[in-house]
Amino acid sequence: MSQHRSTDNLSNSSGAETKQRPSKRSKLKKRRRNDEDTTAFSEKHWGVCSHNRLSAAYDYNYNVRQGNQRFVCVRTRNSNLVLRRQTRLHLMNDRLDPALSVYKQVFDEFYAWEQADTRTYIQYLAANAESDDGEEWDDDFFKFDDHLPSVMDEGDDNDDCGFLVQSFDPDGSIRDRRKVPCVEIQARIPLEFQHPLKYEMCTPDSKNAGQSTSFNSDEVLSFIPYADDEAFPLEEFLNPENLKPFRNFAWQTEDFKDPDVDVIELEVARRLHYGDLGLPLSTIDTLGILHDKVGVPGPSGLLWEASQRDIPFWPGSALTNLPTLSLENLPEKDDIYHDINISSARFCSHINCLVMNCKVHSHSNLSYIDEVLPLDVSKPILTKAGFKLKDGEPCSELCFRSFDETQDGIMEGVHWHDPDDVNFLESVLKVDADMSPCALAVICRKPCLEYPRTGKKVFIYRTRMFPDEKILKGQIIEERRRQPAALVLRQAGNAIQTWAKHRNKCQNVRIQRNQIQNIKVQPTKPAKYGLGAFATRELRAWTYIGEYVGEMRNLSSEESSQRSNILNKYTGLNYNFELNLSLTLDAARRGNETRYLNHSDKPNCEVLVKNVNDEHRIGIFTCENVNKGEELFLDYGPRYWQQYGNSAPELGEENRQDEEHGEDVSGEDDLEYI
Ligand SMILES: C[S@@+](CC[C@H](N)C(=O)[O-])C[C@H]1O[C@@H](n2cnc3c(N)ncnc32)[C@H](O)[C@@H]1O
Repeated sequence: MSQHRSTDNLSNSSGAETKQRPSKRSKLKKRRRNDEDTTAFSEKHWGVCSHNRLSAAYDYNYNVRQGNQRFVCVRTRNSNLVLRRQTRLHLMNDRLDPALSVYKQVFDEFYAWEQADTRTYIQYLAANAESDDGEEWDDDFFKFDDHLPSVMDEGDDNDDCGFLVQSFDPDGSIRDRRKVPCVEIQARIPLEFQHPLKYEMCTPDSKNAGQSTSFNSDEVLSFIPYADDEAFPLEEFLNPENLKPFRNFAWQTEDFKDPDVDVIELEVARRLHYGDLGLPLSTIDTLGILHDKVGVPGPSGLLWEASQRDIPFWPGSALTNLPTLSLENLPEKDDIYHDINISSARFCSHINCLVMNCKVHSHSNLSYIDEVLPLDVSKPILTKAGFKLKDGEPCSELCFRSFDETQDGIMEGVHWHDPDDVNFLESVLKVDADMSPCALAVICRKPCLEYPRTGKKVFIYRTRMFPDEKILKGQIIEERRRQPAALVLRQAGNAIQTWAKHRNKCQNVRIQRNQIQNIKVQPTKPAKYGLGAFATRELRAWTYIGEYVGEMRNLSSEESSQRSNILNKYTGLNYNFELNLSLTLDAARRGNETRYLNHSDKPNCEVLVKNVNDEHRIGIFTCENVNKGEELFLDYGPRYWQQYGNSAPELGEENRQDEEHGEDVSGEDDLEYI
């Protein structure tokens, strides 16, 4: 296997002029005049720069300030990632330098390990492959040059082997241009190995998804599909007629965050905290050398991000035998308002959808979905008297409703001494400024008015925060903007319960439950067009098979359909299913077993498009009795064959006859769909 394609800047490959963020040129020029030393951006991975040397990176960060500050730049050789943090020299010089050394050490360790690890894996793969006759391969057969130069001479004529890697200054000029050789491995393919269908692969999914970011942006390309196949029409894919070419790879964009950064910085934080320096997490944050805060509680920051993904185990993270840093290292912080906004953003904003992180309604082309706005800060409308009248009689002498302002008490105890208590009360009042003091007392675990001399009375605190004069001056509650879905859903709780009670009677429930039944995927016989779906038992007419799911694409999006058609033509497989006038479901990259139903003009299955909770979804049903082992077919319709440039269908009655009596599909040769 050898790599032939060059991965230089995409706009170069498309012939367009290369340019990156040409703004702030004049400032940069001025700075460059002073900038004698450019070694900070040399081939080394690491550089610590004074602010003069920051010029080349300046354009990446608009918050850069000068003066009594210094900037730290970390640049990886493999991407354009530039991290830098500003720090006040006079405040933390004594801690900054040792902390930076730790960062440098971890950084170097990580990349040394990563390269060695990748190399070992490649060797391992080759070494474990067997030759045709079952013998271990000759060592000579596997060519792997351990002593390849890390950078090839640019004048080297051997264009076929290697990548051209360019990095750019912010004004678009080329800063660095070099060839990096590729590693060539020869591997034999065992004779019995059957080449899979052309790059047949599909991510299993049980529900529709908004289109992945793979090809849906005219700006950015996540990866080059079929990059190792010269037969793939790459130029056409990158620059389809009448469409804009991609500008960049996803990892060349400014907001791309290299996933290695979290891994490195987690280890840096661990060593800074538990190592010799013993820095508290909050101090690490003030040093400003990490990309993300490490000491912030709540669902954000480095530790939280790390808890949401698998962090690879690498030797550096086990070297020092220090305890592991985790979310448990963080102080708890109660902020109800913040928590609601964070979790609401994860709820689908579609009122009928109860799915967290829903992929369907986040589809940007669905115009009926609004952006999820943060909860409005609640405005008070109740005066002190309004409170007292609101919920009936005083419960006791010490009830806030008995409270008389003319007597003692009002002036005392308004100040709470614990700032956490105050913050928490305030965050609750941001959600509901007119919450009854009884409820506040329960939530905040403070008395509403009882124990007058303890000074922790939520009623008094609230009325101090929002004095009557403010409310009487006409602080009228504004019409709420859109509420976060979580709240709307709670309010809609009754409706949901009613729905739940009747759900067994609902016609759409089988689609909602999303079960795939009674089919098995295996090669068709004769194997004319790849895989097909076969009945695993006898099925009566109108048995539900499953829901056809895939990525939703807007039919009017010329961009993505044109690119998608190029891929379909190349693979010879087309998984588009038109859902309605505006959307198509494409199961090419994600889907379930139903994507394998082939076409026949005498089909034994039919589709019913159902409106399920305000969405069109495709249910597949048998339309006649089907024998066990019989292949299941749909009629794709004439538009399918005309529209997507497919060749004419090959299958008609003929193949159905072959399967008429069915056969056992439980044999060992069956392909399981995973
Ligand atoms: C939805 S896929 C069906 C599953 C496909 N056989 C597989 O292995 O993934 C549709 C593709 O299958 C092939 N196909 C299905 N029915 C066919 C037929 N009757 N004649 C020719 N090709 C067919 C075509 O390549 C078509 O683009």
